[in-house]
Amino acid sequence: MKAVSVENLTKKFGDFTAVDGISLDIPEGEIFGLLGPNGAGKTTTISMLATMLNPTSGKAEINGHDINKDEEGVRKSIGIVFQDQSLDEELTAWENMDFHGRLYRIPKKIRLERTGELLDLVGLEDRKDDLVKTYSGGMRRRLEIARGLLHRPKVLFLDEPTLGLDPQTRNYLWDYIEKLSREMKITVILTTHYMDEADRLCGRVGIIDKGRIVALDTPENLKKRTGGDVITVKSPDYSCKIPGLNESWIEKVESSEGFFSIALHDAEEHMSELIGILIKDNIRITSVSVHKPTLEDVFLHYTGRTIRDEEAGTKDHMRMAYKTRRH
Ligand SMILES: Nc1ncnc2c1ncn2[C@@H]1O[C@H](COP(=O)(O)OP(=O)(O)OP(=O)(O)O)[C@@H](O)[C@H]1O
Repeated sequence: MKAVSVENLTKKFGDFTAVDGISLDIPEGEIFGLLGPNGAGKTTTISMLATMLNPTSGKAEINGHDINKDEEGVRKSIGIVFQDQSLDEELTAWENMDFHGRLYRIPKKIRLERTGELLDLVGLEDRKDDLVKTYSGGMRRRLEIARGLLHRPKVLFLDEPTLGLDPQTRNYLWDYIEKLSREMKITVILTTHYMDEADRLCGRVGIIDKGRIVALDTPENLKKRTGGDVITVKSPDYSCKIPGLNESWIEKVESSEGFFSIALHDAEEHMSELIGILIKDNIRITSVSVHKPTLEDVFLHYTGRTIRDEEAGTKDHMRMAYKTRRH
């Protein structure tokens, strides 16, 4: 069954089109990643799907509920963890969960049961009675996710779930997100600036640029489609011709100051044959390295830009500074 179905979804702000006719289907239980440069339209798309923003045109259904006609149905079906924290720092984790459960009018017995289960799922059971202000950034994020799941949503929106967290905490969070998609069959839609995050977590990714989806597939297929592997051979003989490099599996050979770059598919499979050819043609080898295409390469291919860590870093910094000022 489709958890999310989007048809020609469009949002204009005055003359400016922020989201430009997006269509996509997401099956139940998938972790779907929405990637795109700053201002590409990710947050606007999610906000429309979460009924926080009215579309200018187009349709979408979440868990069978139409976002234009059945806001209530949609809201009951979704959990949202957005970038800005909304936890009450002066309450404990348990109290934050309980408050949220009351808002959703979840009966007491079920509320208590689920709160225990979810705090356990995100590894906060033993800290449940501590005030949130004593929590680390990663613990807060985990609590926000647990809280977003309290009313058993079918679809969970995670807007940059690991923004500003250290690598180890990001890894923990990825494990939790995978666990809840696997164990609770929740469909997750996440936006991220971190390509490794999308690669590790997402069944499929949609790359969005200037309000349009420019590529949509599994990370594996996107990488395959973008280009093959590149073997770089460092050699003092880089200016020599290599007559043996005319095999059909070799796509391109280039040489520049100090090394050869050999583009091909399935580098590992052909590595020993390739080295054999180089040796036979008397090419001295200083070192060999293999570059497999990454989602970063895919992103560059489709958007003409890189999502550099600095970019995410600057954003982290700005958001963190903003948050600090607000409290
Ligand atoms: N309320 C608004 N009024 C006018 N323009 C808006 C409004 N909200 C968003 N935009 C514009 O729409 C475009 C898409 O913004 P959106 O926040 O969806 O991008 P994003 O992909 O989430 O970017 P980021 O990664 O920086 O969060 C941007 O050019 C933004 O300036």
